[in-house]
Amino acid sequence: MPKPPVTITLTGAGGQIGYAAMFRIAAGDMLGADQPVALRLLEIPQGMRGAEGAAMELADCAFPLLAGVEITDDPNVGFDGASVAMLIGSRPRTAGMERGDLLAANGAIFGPQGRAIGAHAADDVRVIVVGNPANTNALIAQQHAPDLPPERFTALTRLDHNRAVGLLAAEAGVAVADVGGVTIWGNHSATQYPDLSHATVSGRPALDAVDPAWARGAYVDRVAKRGAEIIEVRGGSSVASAANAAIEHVRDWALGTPDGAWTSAAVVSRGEYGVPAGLVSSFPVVSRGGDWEIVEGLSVDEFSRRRIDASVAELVAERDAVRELGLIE
Ligand SMILES: NC(=O)c1ccc[n+]([C@@H]2O[C@H](COP(=O)([O-])OP(=O)(O)OC[C@H]3O[C@@H](n4cnc5c(N)ncnc54)[C@H](O)[C@@H]3O)[C@@H](O)[C@H]2O)c1
Ligand SMILES: O=C(O)C[C@H](O)C(=O)O
Repeated sequence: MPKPPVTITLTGAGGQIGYAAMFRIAAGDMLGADQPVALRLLEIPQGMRGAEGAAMELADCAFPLLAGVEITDDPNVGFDGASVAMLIGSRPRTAGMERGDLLAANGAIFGPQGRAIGAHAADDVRVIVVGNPANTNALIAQQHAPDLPPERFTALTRLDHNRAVGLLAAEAGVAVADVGGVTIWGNHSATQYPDLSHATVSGRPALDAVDPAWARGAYVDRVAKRGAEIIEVRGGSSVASAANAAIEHVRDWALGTPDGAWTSAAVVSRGEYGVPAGLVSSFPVVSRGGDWEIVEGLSVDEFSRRRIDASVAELVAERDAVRELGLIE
C-alpha cells in the first residue's frame, strides 16, 4: 500500500532557492523514495507566474511521487494541513535599507505566516526558515504560533555546517566523509562560529590535523563570510547549496541523523550552553524519533565561549529590535 502523501509548503516558490529545491523534493530526495509528496507553492502576487512556470515543469517531469501541486498567494491556504513548511521567501536587503527596516519588512511577512501555520498546519509541522535574517524570522514566526510547541520552528544553518565540513576536508586533504564533529554556533550571519574543538579528521582531533591558528582564524572568517564570497564570485547569492542544505535539514529532522554523528541547526534554545531561552540559535544537534535534540555536555573553552557569546549577543540585539518594533512580545 503506498503511503499517504505528505503536504510540503514552500514559500518563495517562484524564486531561485524554491526552484532549486522543489524538483529534488518531488524526486524523493527529502522524505524518501517511498514517500509521496503534495507541494503547495506560496508566493506573493508578483511571484505567482514564476511559481506557475515551475509547476508546469514539475508536471513535465512526471515524478511518480508527486501527488499534486497547488499554487496560492494566501498563507491560510498555503499552510493548510502542511507537515513541512519551508519558509524561503523573504524581503532582501536593498541599497540604503537600515537593519531596522529589514527586520520590520520581514516581520510583516513572518508574523502572518507564523499565525497561518499556527492556525492551519499539522500539529507536528516542521518549519524551517531559510529567508534572511533566518534566525530572527524564525523567532517572529514561532512567536505568532503560540499554540504550537516552539521546537516545531527552526532556521537553516546546515549550509554553514556543510561549508565548514567542506572547507575543513579540503584543508586536511581528506574526503568530506572523513570529517565529523563540526559545529556551527549562533546566528546565520558573519558572527556565526564554526567550531572545530570537537571535530575529527579520519578519527583524529581536527586540531591535530590542521594548523590550530588557521582553525581559529582564517577558517572561522572564511566559513562565516562564505555567503558573501559566493555573492562576489557568482554575482548572486547561493542557490543550489542553500536548497540542498534545506533539504538535508528536513530529511535529517524527519528521518534521523546517522548514528554517532551530529549536525548543526538553529533551534529554539532552552538555555543550553548559556544561550538565553527562546532565541533561535545554532547548536550541535542530533535527530532522534523525529525531534531535534541539542548535543549537551561538550566542553567550551575560552576562545569558543567568546565567539559563541558574540554571535548570541547579535541574536539578542535582533530579538530586542523586533520587540521594540512590536513584532513580538
Ligand atoms: N539561511 C541560509 O543559509 C540562506 C542561504 C541562501 C539564501 N538565503 C536567503 O533565502 C532567501 C531566498 O533566496 P532566493 O535566492 O530564493 O531569492 P529570490 O529573490 O530568488 O526568491 C524569493 C522569492 O520569495 C518571494 N516572496 C517574497 N515575499 C514573500 C512572501 N511574503 N510569501 C511568499 N513568497 C514571498 C518572492 O516573490 C520571490 O519569488 C533570501 O532571503 C536569501 O537571503 C538564506
Ligand atoms: O543571501 C545572503 O545574504 C547569503 C546567504 O545567507 C548565504 O549564506 O549564502
